[in-house]
Amino acid sequence: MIRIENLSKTFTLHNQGGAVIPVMRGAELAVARGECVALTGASGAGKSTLMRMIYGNYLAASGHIWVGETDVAAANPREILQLRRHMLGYVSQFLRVVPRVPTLDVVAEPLLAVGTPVDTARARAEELLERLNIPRTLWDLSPTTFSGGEQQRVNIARGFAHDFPAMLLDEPTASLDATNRETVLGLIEEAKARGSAIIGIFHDEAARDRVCDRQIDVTGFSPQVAA
Ligand SMILES: Nc1ncnc2c1ncn2[C@@H]1O[C@H](COP(=O)(O)OP(=O)(O)OP(=O)(O)O)[C@@H](O)[C@H]1O
Repeated sequence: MIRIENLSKTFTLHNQGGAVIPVMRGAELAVARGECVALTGASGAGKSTLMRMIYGNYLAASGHIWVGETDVAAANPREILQLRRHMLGYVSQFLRVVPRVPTLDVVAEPLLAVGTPVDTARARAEELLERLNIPRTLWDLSPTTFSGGEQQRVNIARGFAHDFPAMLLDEPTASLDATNRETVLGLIEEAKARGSAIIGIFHDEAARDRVCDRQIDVTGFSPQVAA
């Protein structure tokens, strides 16, 4: 479902005399349906950079990033938006709050965007908010004023609302209490069982060992190692 072929990345530092920094060379990775792969490697090894490239936030210098039938490395912005709507989910640690939109609508929105009937979308959003212990009294309020932990859980609910065939998870269990962490691990296992191909960054080793089938150390993709 996700296939990375001979992928390279350089950063050009325009504010530092146009210095060109190679950060990745010849990266190869394949993730099948129903499989979860953890990206590992020391801080600065390139885990976040690789995730941002797969999501289409960072341009590749060369190579291919196949998500289903789309090569993200060659896709235009419209194709990337389509891919994000239907195929590729991303759960970051932080909610980008849309002002004045009630929590229930924030969570239901990815389902409405793919044409799910309103009642079905709202029912799924309610189920997720309940499982993630967001009190019912908050559902009609915008999450703007929620605590950090509440916002993180709303973000997770939104990220798991639609059954994406491929998902990127950036520290999905970071700073959650034991009960909510357990719920999130359950959501990841359910997504795998539905056939989602998942790539994640997990500093929580126990969580990584439980839900991931393999680990890939991105240090192996650094230009020094690949050269
Ligand atoms: N926008 C950018 N411009 C220039 N260099 C960048 C940029 N983003 C990342 N880098 C560099 O790319 C390398 C990889 O960074 P990245 O954030 O991907 O590492 P990481 O493995 O995710 O680290 P951490 O575990 O600390 O989050 C680092 O040397 C970093 O300085």
